[in-house]
Amino acid sequence: MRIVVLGAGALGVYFGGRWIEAGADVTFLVREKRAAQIKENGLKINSTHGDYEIKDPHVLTDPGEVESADLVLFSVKGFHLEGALDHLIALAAKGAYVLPVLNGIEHIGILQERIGKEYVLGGLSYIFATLNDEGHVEQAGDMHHLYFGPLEASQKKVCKKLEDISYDAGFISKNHPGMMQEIWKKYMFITALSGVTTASNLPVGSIREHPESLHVAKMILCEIQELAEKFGAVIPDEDVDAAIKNIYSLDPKATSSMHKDRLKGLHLEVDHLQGGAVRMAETVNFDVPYIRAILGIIKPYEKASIG
Ligand SMILES: NC(=O)C1=CN([C@@H]2O[C@H](COP(=O)(O)OP(=O)(O)OC[C@H]3O[C@@H](n4cnc5c(N)ncnc54)[C@H](OP(=O)(O)O)[C@@H]3O)[C@@H](O)[C@H]2O)C=CC1
Ligand SMILES: CC(C)(CO)C(=O)C(=O)O
Repeated sequence: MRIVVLGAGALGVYFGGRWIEAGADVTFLVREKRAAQIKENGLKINSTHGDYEIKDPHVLTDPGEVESADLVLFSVKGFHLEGALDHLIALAAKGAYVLPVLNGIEHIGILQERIGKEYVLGGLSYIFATLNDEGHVEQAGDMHHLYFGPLEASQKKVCKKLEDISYDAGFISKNHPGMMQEIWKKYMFITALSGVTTASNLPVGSIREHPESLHVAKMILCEIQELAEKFGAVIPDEDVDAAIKNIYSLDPKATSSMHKDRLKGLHLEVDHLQGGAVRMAETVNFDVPYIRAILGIIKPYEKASIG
């Protein structure tokens, strides 16, 4: 199986690197600046699950140079989706399936519409990872989960192949038959967690200490639960409870990738996550007041380097 990683950031390099470690054929499709950084510094994973240096990573900047690909791990931020679509279309035309691992929900419909439903798999990840100043991955904590699965019956075969390849890779993988439900559950969790941590500029431990702040997170979970139902995805109450337990189980210093991006002065995915929920709610005449409020609080920090 030939894998192309489109978005050689924290997730792309972590999972791409682990596949390479297990012997898979992986190419990183990057932009010029990242290509230069990789040429200068190489690619390393620093991880609680074991460090790994990718020797001579195969790096390309032009999708035209990709001879063939069976799968694209699509791991850009939500605000880079539009800019990467032409590459995805070109790779799908060569027969590649696209496995998006972005947080969020709107991207699934966009990808299906622009690339074709048959090419878009369901995917998500639970991991705490970020790039350091040299462009290497820093992964922390126990979680390093990659979930994938078919959204169309015709995709079962490629998912089985990916399951086999991932079996030997040093992360936890799951070929899940109900990925749309899982993507909604992750969306519910991350919309709440990224919302409260980024808006307060505090890690999860500080949120837990303040019932008023935790209440906001819980209300966001409930709003997404209701929103999901309006889009045909039922998130049972037990899954909302599990999300709350998850918030309690995290290391007090842990925080969302969006909050980490705020601390680094990087562009935030707030329009893709909280903004997406508000947009989707509007289409079904539903109100999500807590999410709208959090969106309003984070919005001034959205553009890079505001602090
Ligand atoms: N980090 C985490 O812990 C987690 C993140 N997620 C989600 O996963 C997704 C990816 O996050 P993460 O890996 O942290 O993001 P990063 O910002 O670390 O990486 C994204 C990469 O995409 C690259 N990129 C953007 N546009 C293009 C393009 N057109 N062609 C090639 N490369 C491109 C960027 O490269 P460039 O340097 O050129 O800008 C960057 O290296 C997000 O939706 C995030 O919410 C989910 C779970 C956990
Ligand atoms: C849920 C969490 C915190 C880890 O996967 C995440 O997705 C993120 O920080 O973006």
